[in-house]
Amino acid sequence: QPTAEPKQWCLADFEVGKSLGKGNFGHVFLAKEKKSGFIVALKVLYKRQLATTNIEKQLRREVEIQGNLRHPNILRLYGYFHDDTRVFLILEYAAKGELFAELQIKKKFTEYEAAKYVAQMTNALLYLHSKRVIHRDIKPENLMLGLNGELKIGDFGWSVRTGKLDTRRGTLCGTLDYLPPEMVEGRSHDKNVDVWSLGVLLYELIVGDPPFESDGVEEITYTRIMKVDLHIPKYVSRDATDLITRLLRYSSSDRLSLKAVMHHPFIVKHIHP
Ligand SMILES: Nc1ncnc2c1ncn2[C@@H]1O[C@H](COP(=O)(O)OP(=O)(O)OP(=O)(O)O)[C@@H](O)[C@H]1O
Ligand SMILES: O=C(O)c1cc(-c2cccc(F)c2)nc2ccccc12
Ligand SMILES: [Mg+2]
Repeated sequence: QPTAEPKQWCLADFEVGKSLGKGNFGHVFLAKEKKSGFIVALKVLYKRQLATTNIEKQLRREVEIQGNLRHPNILRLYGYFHDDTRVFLILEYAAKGELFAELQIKKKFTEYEAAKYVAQMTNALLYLHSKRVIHRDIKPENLMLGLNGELKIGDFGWSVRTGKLDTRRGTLCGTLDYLPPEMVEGRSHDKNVDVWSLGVLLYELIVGDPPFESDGVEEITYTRIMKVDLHIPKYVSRDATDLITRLLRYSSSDRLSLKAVMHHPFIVKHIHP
């Protein structure tokens, strides 16, 4: 049985439809693969822009990592191709868009909905870590929703294979809100950075804002993260409060393991009532 060689794709293989949105580097379109009728999201990136911002290496790493992952809660990268000016990523289409958009509309989720998303996230992270991949950029903007509202981790731009612990001060873009103390300080970090981010996500889904936010003043957010300056509102249940405090620990080895998250009362009572 010959191993299926990845097919060489080209733009002519697709009927390109509406724009799904523009990002920092990419413009994403709904597209249909002509022969199969399969619907995908086609992400178009410009080589000139990639070259100047030397993001090319990060993109190749993203493609390499995401291309090899197969999990219901991880956005599939089916393939890629490029022409002389553009790189095209053939991505799974997340029909319900970004979790972030839903959070903005709903302001906050019920603890049941939050538990559902955190359980799916935990399953995806267990899979990722089993492949020795750290995501490092877990935040609502990078979490997409499938047709049945199931969570899909997208955007592996900041993920790395844990083979080597890189302590280089990556130019971290976007908000600090989700970063753990060790990354904020540019210290060495391990897979437990994703566990910290899971705690930030749980807090934000239930409360509506991230725990260390300080309306855009980065220095204050930085200080609050370093001090783990956490204030959990009274309306948050005992179980949710307990889980949040066991995830948002300064020292990465004090954080709950992903396996233990799956068995935590907050998750169990909502997922397997
Ligand atoms: N697989 C997808 N399915 C559906 N919509 C998508 C998909 N990928 C991206 N989008 C939408 O397209 C827009 C742009 O995506 P993109 O990932 O380029 O933006 P970004 O994440 O803000 O930027 P970057 O990834 O460069 O940091 C996003 O707002 C997102 O809603
Ligand atoms: O001209 C190239 O060979 C080229 C290829 C790719 C590329 C090809 C596949 C996957 C991927 F992630 C990136 N990215 C680029 C970015 C800037 C300039 C040139 C290139
Ligand atoms: Mg993105």
